Amino acid sequence: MRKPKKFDRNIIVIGAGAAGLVSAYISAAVKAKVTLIESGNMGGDCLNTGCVPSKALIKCARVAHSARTASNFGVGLPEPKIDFPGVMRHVRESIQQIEPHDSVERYSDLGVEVIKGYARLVDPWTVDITLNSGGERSLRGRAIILATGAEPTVPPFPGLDTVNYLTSETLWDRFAQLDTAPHRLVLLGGGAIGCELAQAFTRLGSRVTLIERDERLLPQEDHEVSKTVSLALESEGVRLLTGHEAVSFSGSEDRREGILNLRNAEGETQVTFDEVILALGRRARTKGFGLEKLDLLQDGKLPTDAFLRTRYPHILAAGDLAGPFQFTHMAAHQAWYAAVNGLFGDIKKFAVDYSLVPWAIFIDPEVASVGLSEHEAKQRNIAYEVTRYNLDDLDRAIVDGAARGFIKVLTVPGKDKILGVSIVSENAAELIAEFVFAMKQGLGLNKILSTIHIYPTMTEANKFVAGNWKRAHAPKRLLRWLEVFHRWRRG
Ligand SMILES: Cc1cc2nc3c(=O)[nH]c(=O)nc-3n(C[C@H](O)[C@H](O)[C@H](O)COP(=O)(O)OP(=O)(O)OC[C@H]3O[C@@H](n4cnc5c(N)ncnc54)[C@H](O)[C@@H]3O)c2cc1C
Ligand SMILES: NC(=O)c1ccc[n+]([C@@H]2O[C@H](COP(=O)([O-])OP(=O)(O)OC[C@H]3O[C@@H](n4cnc5c(N)ncnc54)[C@H](O)[C@@H]3O)[C@@H](O)[C@H]2O)c1
Repeated sequence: MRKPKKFDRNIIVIGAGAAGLVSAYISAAVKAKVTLIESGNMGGDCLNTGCVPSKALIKCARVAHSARTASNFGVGLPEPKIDFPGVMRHVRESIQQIEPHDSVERYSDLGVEVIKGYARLVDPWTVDITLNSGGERSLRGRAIILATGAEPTVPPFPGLDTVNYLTSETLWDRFAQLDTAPHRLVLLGGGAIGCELAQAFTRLGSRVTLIERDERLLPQEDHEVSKTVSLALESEGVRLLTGHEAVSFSGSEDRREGILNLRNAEGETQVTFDEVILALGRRARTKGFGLEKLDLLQDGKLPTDAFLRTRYPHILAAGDLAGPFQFTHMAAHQAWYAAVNGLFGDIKKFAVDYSLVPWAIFIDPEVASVGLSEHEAKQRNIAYEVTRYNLDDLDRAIVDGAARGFIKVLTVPGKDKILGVSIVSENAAELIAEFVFAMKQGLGLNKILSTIHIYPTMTEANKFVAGNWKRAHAPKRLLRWLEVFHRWRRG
């Protein structure tokens, strides 16, 4: 089909999650005529079934844990009574309070036309929309951004249809019906979702088994991080089965309980559960809206170039659909590139900068990472030095009863240039921001060391790890000379 001569919109955005919302906002801010199409709830995964509900649940679990450990601070409290409907109310109310940030009203005020409906690409420039309110519309866009997100991976395990399995998309509605936290809960997959929910539900009273195929939890993290997380989860009562692969399921006749059959190096084993949550990764949502017909997919995936362009340069993708990182902040980061390249790419285009991608896992203690990890450096044969600081030494961590974890910084040998940072600590996601900023601005550990950090704060840990680096790189000859100099001055 030939490129049309006229278009209804400068840009059409499909999907109002983080990637779509930010793309639409940026397009409107530079005065483009933009339409944003969403078939479900505004805010997508993060607001409705992802970050927001999971972090609200984690907060409730933390409160329960604080009550249980209050005696460490001389405050005797009885075992907390978990009002599970109250927990789920906090989850729901958190979503409701944040909803206005992503609402149709807010985006309309920002100059975005929002259409509630299901979009389909019918040719490279035309999007047909089945309106939620009934009826159809058709729009032609000069550029189109696909921001349709991802969905939980559900492998075809034999017997899966005999159990009422849950995913991050379905668990919130199901658990909103329960009077108590599920009794025997299996979390299948020891990645971000599995670890966060395993700890939260254990704290809320479930007997949790966390199952991971790899030999360690959070296989994408530094080995020491995985080890510390495993110890922390086990110390709270999570039953960990790493090196165990799910094979098949079988459900009881009334579907009230199920059995998960597992395989490990020693043979086969079983776990019985009341509820099972599949947290086995999320795959790009590519089906059912015309990508196949336009031949945009390869092996079911949507290939994009460094500018987020598909095979058709005016059709771009952002967020979980595009990958490779599935984070809300990455969706927002890519959205800028998708919007700018979509609107101005034939004049000037920008390759997405993936050089510095921080992330955090919101367990306790928190895990945060940026840049190169030690195992990655080894795999890629990159020379590095490691400097550590253990949190059990930090005044603020000690008084707060949070004296566990570490900061590990990888630097260029002999230089203070930071290659990567892994933190396991209370508020690790906040602590790492200083390193992300330093790396982005090309500042090394010397600059962090020479910055005043307020006493007593957790952020002093950043300065202390820089101090450890400095001590290890002290100019030894100069110090020997100074020793002689001072002896001479004493007479
Ligand atoms: C349990 C959980 C916890 C998480 N916690 C965090 C966290 O703490 N921090 C973090 O950074 N990330 C977290 N994430 C990941 C984060 O939620 C995603 O990376 C982010 O939401 C991706 O945004 P997106 O815009 O790419 O996709 P989505 O938010 O999935 O948005 C896609 C939207 O497109 C719509 N859509 C799809 N097809 C069509 C169509 N044809 N027509 C119209 N509309 C369509 C969908 O309805 C959806 O609303 C978490 C995820 C989960 C599941
Ligand atoms: N704090 C955050 O930023 C946050 C929180 C939750 C989710 N997320 C995003 O959502 C994405 C999806 O999370 P996720 O936890 O579902 O995926 P994940 O990819 O992080 O983890 C899935 C885990 O399941 C394991 N696995 C796969 N098949 C298995 C099998 N048959 N048996 C046992 N284990 C198996 C994998 O080895 C892997 O460790 C993440 O990649 C992340 O980007 C982010």
